[in-house]
Amino acid sequence: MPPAQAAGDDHGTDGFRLSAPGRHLATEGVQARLPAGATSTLGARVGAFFSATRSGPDLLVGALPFDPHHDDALYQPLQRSARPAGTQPAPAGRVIATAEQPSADDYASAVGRCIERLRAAPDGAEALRKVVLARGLRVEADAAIDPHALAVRLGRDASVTTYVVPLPVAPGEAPAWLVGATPELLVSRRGREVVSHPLAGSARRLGDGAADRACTDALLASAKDLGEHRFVVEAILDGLAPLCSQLRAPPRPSLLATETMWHLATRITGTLKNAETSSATLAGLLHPTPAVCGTPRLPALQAIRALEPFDRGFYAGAVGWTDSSGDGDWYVSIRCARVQGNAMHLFAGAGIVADSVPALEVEETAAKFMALRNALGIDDARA
Ligand SMILES: C=C(O[C@@H]1C=C(C(=O)O)C=C[C@H]1O)C(=O)O
Repeated sequence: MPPAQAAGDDHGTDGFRLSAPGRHLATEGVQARLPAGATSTLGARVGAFFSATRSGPDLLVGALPFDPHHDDALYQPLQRSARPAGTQPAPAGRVIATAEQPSADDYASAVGRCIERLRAAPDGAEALRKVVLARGLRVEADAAIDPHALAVRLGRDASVTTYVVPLPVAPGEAPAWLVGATPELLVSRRGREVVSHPLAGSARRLGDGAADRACTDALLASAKDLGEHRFVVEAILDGLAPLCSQLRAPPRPSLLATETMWHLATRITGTLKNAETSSATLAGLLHPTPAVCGTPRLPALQAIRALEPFDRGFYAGAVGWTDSSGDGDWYVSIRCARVQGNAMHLFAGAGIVADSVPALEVEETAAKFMALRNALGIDDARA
């Protein structure tokens, strides 16, 4: 295991924030970086980091990338900081350009090709059952985008956890951040108690009582959405079962509402057999769940690589913190954008199964852009 690196100049150096009503973690600066590695080695690297005697806060913060084979970006901050007081400036100057990547039409055809693959998959445990396909929206402003002001805007929705995480950049590049407002908890650990709150199965929130009731009734009764959801719950239960003496999940999902979306949600709780099992080990084991990747994991990853025309980077990864006791919170990094200078890259994805309909997945991903669009003041083209 290589020693932790000193703070370098190839990362954004400060400004981690993770915030929800009643919970707020903010840090400044970088004391030491966790040697980067693949997601499966996260628990071991975090354990080795904390077993070395070190000064500074008892804390690692940062992000896991979507692709579990790529390097993560975690560090020990210099210090915790207080919640910023008062009002924030606008997050960006004027938005001067937006560009879909891919276009809505190209996304619909990728979904169509994905459905063909799913329908052609043979029966059997290893066959492809679900793939989460994402699309992007590039946004350019006429001034540098302030990630913290954007997060404050996003945090007007009390149902989400907002985050700002400094990301690695190439030497000489401007600092970059992942900024978002996630409704989805990958895993949280306090002592032996573990919670995961996965989502899958979604619809746009319409802001009209009767229409929303019809929409949520349909979501709760949809065999397609319940099936998409079940894959996620089963993967998390399968991952946690060997590590837990007790594991509980309600038999059917319930509804979770953000200001812009409805989701099917299941709150899973467990008690660890071994108090040494850290939140980093749990996050490393569970990520990426079928909520953002698909099932089975490996063929779904291969389908995503073949069908998506961009690298997800830290979108659909996880953001969070852990301390030396192993406690920590890890959220699924969705409803987010990579922010760098005047440019942003927004992402939204949707779970595809054999009976998905491409046009509806275009609509679902359009709806999932809304939280960020609203915060930036960009109209919904319904693209
Ligand atoms: C992939 C995203 O969302 C995920 C996919 C969902 C779905 O397919 O219904 C729901 C919530 C998230 O787990 C995203 O928002 O980009």
